[in-house]
Amino acid sequence: VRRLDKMMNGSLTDWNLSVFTLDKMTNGRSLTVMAYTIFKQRDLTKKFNIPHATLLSYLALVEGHYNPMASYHNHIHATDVTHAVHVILKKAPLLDVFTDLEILSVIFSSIIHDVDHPGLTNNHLINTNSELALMYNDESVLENHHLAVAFKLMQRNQCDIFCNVPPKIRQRIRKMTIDMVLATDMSKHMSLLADMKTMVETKKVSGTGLQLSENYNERIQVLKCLLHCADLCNPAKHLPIYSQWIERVMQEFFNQGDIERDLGLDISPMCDRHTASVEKSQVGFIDFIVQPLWETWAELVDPYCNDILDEIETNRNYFQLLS
Ligand SMILES: CC(=O)CCCOc1nc(Oc2ccc3c(c2)CO[B-]3(O)O)c(Cl)cc1C#N
Ligand SMILES: [Mg+2]
Ligand SMILES: [Zn+2]
Repeated sequence: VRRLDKMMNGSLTDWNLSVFTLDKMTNGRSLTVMAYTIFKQRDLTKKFNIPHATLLSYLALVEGHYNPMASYHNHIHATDVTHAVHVILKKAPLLDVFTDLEILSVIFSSIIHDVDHPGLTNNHLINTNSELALMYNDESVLENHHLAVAFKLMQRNQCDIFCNVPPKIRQRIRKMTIDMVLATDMSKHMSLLADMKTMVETKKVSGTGLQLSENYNERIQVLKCLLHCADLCNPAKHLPIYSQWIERVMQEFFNQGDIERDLGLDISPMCDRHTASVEKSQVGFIDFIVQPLWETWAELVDPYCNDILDEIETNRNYFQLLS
């Protein structure tokens, strides 16, 4: 327990904290421990009058509704993304930018953003006429499901963490959470990146640090990117950690490919265990998605993001050599 205490108080803001170690030390409760600790350290329980027992009940309930059978999209991924959001928010240029309400909303969003993930992609769910695709008319199927489950679980007895928050504020938290989690749908990636680049151009003109106006759309735009960056932070971690995430996501992709092969469907990209090149997939994912996203983030928010950009480049070159 002392080691856990040291980890949670000493290195919670360490970018390369191993959530795998944390999960072992907490007997598979890393999300509850991580989220509760962050709520306490940021004084969110006091600021929003959240009863501790209610917070713990809800966090344990959400953690229990992450899919343990998903090798990547299980509760440890949520722990990882929540931790990443917390660390990114501590970076100097963001320290006084967001309100307590926005901080509460983006941390809450990271906790719930993949809850009850089936370990399959939106396209797969659509192509197999799944119940989820039917429910959500093929539009951001997973992301709509994560949100619906998260808010449904809040109706359970003693699980409404916003029970003491005034209705108008509750509504604003709900709106921001919906906007941010829907923006983790990869089909929105290119438009999100384009909007961020536009913001960079306008901000460059002002030449100051990040100065956000009161405008909701401008503020939520940055919060959506923050969560999206945290969701795609694996390639920005030290190789031993990044490699474990690759192993897990490829297991999930190959499982999906096996189902598609058995159904006689076209096998999704990166999902055919017999032909996929893991190294080439990672080089492509970094070159086309992850590096451009983090590079734009660094331009917009945090010029001191170079250690993250360097890590991504180092990892990319490592897999380039192997591919
Ligand atoms: C080692 C990694 O970096 C794994 C990151 C996930 O691996 C990918 N994810 C991709 O798209 C999503 C990104 C985020 C999410 C999802 C899909 C569904 O839920 B989520 O919010 O976690 C794409 Cl297009 C490629 C890869 C690859 N490799
Ligand atoms: Mg997701
Ligand atoms: Zn995710």
